[in-house]
Amino acid sequence: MASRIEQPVPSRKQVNTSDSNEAHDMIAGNFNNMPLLSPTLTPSQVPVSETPQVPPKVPDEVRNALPIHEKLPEVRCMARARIPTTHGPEIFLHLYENNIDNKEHLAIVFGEDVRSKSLFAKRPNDTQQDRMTRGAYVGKLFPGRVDADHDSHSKKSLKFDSDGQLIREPSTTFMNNPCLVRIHSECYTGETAWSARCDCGEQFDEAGRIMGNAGHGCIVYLRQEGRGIGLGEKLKAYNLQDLGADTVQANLILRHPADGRSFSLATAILLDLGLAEINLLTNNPDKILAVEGKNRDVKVLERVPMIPLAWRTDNGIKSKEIEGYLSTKIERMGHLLEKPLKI
Ligand SMILES: Nc1nc2c(ncn2[C@@H]2O[C@H](COP(=O)(O)OP(=O)(O)OP(=O)(O)O)[C@@H](O)[C@H]2O)c(=O)[nH]1
Repeated sequence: MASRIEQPVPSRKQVNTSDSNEAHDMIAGNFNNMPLLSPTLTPSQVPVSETPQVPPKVPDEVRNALPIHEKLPEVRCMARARIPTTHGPEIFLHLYENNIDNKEHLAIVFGEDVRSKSLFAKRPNDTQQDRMTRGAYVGKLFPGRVDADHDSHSKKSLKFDSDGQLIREPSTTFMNNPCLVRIHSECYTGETAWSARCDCGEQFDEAGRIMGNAGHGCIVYLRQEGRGIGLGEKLKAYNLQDLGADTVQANLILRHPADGRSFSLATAILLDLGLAEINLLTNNPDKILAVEGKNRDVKVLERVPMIPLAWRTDNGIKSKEIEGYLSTKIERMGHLLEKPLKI
């Protein structure tokens, strides 16, 4: 992997738009001289005990545009493996490394014929065994298989150019449709700790269900917990929410942007997988712009709305907290969702 790219240290103005700056300053005083590493790593320098019990009013429009980088990060798929799932469809889990952070970002791929350029490219001294072990094989593995590039059971073969780069065959899986994609940010509380404060777990399951039914799709799973602020800060934000703040206010009180995420890694991962035209499952308009990037390297042809289950079925999450969470997404973050009159 290439050496890590030096990240420019953003100025405070670059990181937070003026609206959220004003909100910070209103709440926490003037912090213009505070060193800032990155939106996601900004430590809270205001102890929670010093924040007001009742959150002060912050401007209604506090959306900070998600960063769109000039240059995409470098990504490399390190390993891929088939996973049979408890829900039925098999998935191929791809693990990525990159040159901007040390996190293990993932791509969960439905369908066997989506291939990572970086994983499948021939490497110096690569053996067929090496290729099978890291997951750069066609078809399916079975005991006794010796050739990664040819599957004697399915009769599928891989082709390479003279530089050892994979030649992609037109996909049969998508049947001429763009691939269904969800770009999902990690939510330990919603996906693992059964939280009814947000719909992250439900959205993740729903994306898997839709892709399983369609027979194709890709969930890019980014390790940017709590909209980029990390789990510890998110737990503090929860306490502030219990004290009366909404999700945006809580982030601002903790001196984080309303949304500290970046989607350039998702763009780079999608390109590595050859998914340049996608139908994106999201309600978040900023995410569409961010994943398309400056040069529209990835094109979102269609947006597939993610309507909360409780709004359209008898199932789904029902809690006072989730109502507030979804209202804030609609009213403060511009999400493309229309609340039903009666839930
Ligand atoms: N700071 C903070 N983050 C939260 C809270 N609840 C959920 N999250 C995080 O919000 C993120 C959810 O992002 P996504 O569901 O991928 O995307 P989205 O921007 O909500 O848009 P959709 O694509 O429409 O779902 C995850 O990183 C969660 O950890 C909260 O109360 N505070």
